[in-house]
Amino acid sequence: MSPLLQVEGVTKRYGARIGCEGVGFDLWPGEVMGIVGESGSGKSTLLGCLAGHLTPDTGRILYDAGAGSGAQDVTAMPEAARRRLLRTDWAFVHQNPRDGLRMNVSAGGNVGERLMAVGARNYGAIRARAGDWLGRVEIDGARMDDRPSAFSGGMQQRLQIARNLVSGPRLVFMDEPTGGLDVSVQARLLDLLRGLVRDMGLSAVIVTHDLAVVRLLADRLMVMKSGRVVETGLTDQVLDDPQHPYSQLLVSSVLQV
Ligand SMILES: Nc1ncnc2c1ncn2[C@@H]1O[C@H](COP(=O)(O)OP(=O)(O)OP(=O)(O)O)[C@@H](O)[C@H]1O
Repeated sequence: MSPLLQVEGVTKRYGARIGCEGVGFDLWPGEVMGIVGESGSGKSTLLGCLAGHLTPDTGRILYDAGAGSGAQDVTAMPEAARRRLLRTDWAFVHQNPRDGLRMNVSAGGNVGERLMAVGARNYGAIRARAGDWLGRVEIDGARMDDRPSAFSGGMQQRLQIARNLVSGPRLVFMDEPTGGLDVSVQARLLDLLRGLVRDMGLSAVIVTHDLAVVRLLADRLMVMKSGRVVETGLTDQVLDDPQHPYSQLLVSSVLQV
């Protein structure tokens, strides 16, 4: 088995300011990697580089070395190929559902659109599958023709998740997937996400401030500070016995927000 994603020496600067620096790790099929760190530590910059939203200044991001055609370097990929990956093999769950949904398209349309992007053409089958996925994310099928703007924040986030997962991606990027929601809504969403990640055997990279999110979802953890990875390890190990003083501070709740 080879890693699904091989990240080597990824650095991204904004002028003189460091976004992230020298980040490297392997993500294995079926593995969930959590990235934690205080605000400004470089989590979003790194995720943006991994998902092809940002171009790193240096480094390589190799996707799917196990494929017959060999690994593709995401940083060197033509724009059209990267867009295709983002519509098919990859998915990106934004913190704000508005960034990941089409707000003026019905809930069913939001989910169906992703199916069409991977080649589905039969209207009845697309609608049935979309309805099935609304059910999986606990949205009443009767709301299928409603627009997401008529949904609560938690429902919108569940719809965004359905839209992202319906096409059976292999790799999902998530940026604070439970951020901005009520605590009770967060807990339910987290439970739902955990079930889906497990059932689908998804590989994922999850950025969050919230250590409860990584405790539940992530197999491994990377702790970032000032753009660099200061500690990495199995989630329980890092959370229960952090080695780096910064991770100790983070875990000891001083930095938990
Ligand atoms: N578009 C930008 N232009 C200039 N500097 C930026 C830009 N985006 C991020 N930075 C800087 O890069 C560093 C890392 O920011 P980043 O947003 O990646 O951190 P983060 O850990 O995701 O923070 P948060 O949790 O608040 O989203 C910070 O110093 C930030 O000020």
